[in-house]
Amino acid sequence: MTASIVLFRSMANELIPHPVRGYLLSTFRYFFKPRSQVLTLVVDELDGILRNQVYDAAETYLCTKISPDTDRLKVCKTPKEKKLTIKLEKGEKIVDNYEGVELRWRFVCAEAEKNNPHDHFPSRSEKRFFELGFHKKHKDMVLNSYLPFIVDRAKTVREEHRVLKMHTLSNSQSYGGIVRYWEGIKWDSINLEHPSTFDTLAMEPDLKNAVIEDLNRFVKRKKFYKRVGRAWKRGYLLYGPPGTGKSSLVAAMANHLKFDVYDLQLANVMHDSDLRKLLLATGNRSILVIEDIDCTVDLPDRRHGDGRKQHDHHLQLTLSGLLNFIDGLWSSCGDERIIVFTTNHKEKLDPALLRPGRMDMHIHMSYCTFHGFKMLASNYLEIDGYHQLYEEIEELMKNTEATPAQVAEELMKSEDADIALEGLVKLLKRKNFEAEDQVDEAENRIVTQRAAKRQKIEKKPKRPVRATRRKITKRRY
Ligand SMILES: Nc1ncnc2c1ncn2[C@@H]1O[C@H](COP(=O)(O)OP(=O)(O)OP(=O)(O)O)[C@@H](O)[C@H]1O
Ligand SMILES: [Mg+2]
Repeated sequence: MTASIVLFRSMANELIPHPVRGYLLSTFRYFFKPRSQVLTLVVDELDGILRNQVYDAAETYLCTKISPDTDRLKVCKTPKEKKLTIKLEKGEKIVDNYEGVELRWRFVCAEAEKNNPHDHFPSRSEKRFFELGFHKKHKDMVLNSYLPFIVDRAKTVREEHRVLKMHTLSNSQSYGGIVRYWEGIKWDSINLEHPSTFDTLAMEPDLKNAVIEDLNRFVKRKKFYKRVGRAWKRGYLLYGPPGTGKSSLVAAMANHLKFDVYDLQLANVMHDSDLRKLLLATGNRSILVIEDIDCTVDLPDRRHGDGRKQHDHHLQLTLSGLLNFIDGLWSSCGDERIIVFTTNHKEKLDPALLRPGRMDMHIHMSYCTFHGFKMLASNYLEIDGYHQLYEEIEELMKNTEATPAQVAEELMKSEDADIALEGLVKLLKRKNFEAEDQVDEAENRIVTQRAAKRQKIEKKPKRPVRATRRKITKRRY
């Protein structure tokens, strides 16, 4: 029998052509192989020339699922990143559980096929992909629910690890041989590491909650803005005396939303055309800040703008140009934009800026209240409950205008709560006296002015001529 099989095999090898043999064998195997219950999805790194979003999401997501059984991991960090990035090493496996279903991931690095005409990265020598294995009956759940969940989750993780950027204006030049080209004004970025958050900001709790709710509602309402045909942007006007936390609030907003900040110093921008270019170069999910709008630059407003423009050819920046551009084209070119104007003098602002609908929320940053002080004390001195000086401070604060910046400065002077709070009491008392002195002075001034007026009137010679004239006129009547 063995001899017959060997003879039959060699005859078959001789007589049946190679491709036909392969086909027969695979059909034979197909019918007799035990049926596998496992479906494997292959998630390639690239989709044509574009990156595969599912691959990137899986890479980020799986880093959060590393189990103690994992043997090998890759670690990297670029200078601008705050944290280490952990990635899977070749061949590593991870088991995930989603809604009670077991999902087996494997990271594969295979050698790329050489001379592949469809390969757009010929220098890349390896092909990377994930294999996701699970029971066939869960195919729909994985495609419709699990993979979209991973894409969403990865987005959130990336947002958490994102390094915020602060963009400021710079004049750029480039060299072409010996010649220097003027490229104009453009954005330069550095990492935004402002530690201010809503937790550290001393503000009235109602106002603070209103701002946080407004921001949260804004980022959630993409569909709403689309439905009502409005650009997805929101404007805030922060006003109040210096040192009341306007810039800190902007930083807190950026940290809360994980938005980049663009600090637009209008004094450095000369023309409307430059301004347009700069605004169009801002990214999505960002806050555009224009600080001290009342005094950064003497913007010719609508009332006398055109007249000034004719005289001064250098200054071709107008407030109406800025506002129209922000309301119109700029906001239609991007998503999730926030614009913040800050000012110390709301009353000096151009009415165009204050008209309803232009700035969605006007936020008044006021002097430090007792509530604000308690917050600063708990942050700076870690006083959580009560302190014997609180009553005195509360009383003093009712009549004193101290900014949170001044209070914070006092609280920083000593680590000892008693010493720091005594310093604050002194400051508040001093301010109180100064205020009283000022009131007294003002009152004195008024009294002396009145007295002087009275004296003047008394000293004035009587005017008989006029009197007679009046008499005469009277008589005439
Ligand atoms: N409301 C606040 N809560 C906590 N800290 C504050 C607050 N206001 C001011 N500070 C402290 O004072 C410093 C200065 O505040 P900030 O620069 O935010 O004031 P500002 O209102 O922007 O002033 P300006 O009008 O001069 O620009 C901040 O670094 C912060 O430490
Ligand atoms: Mg400021």
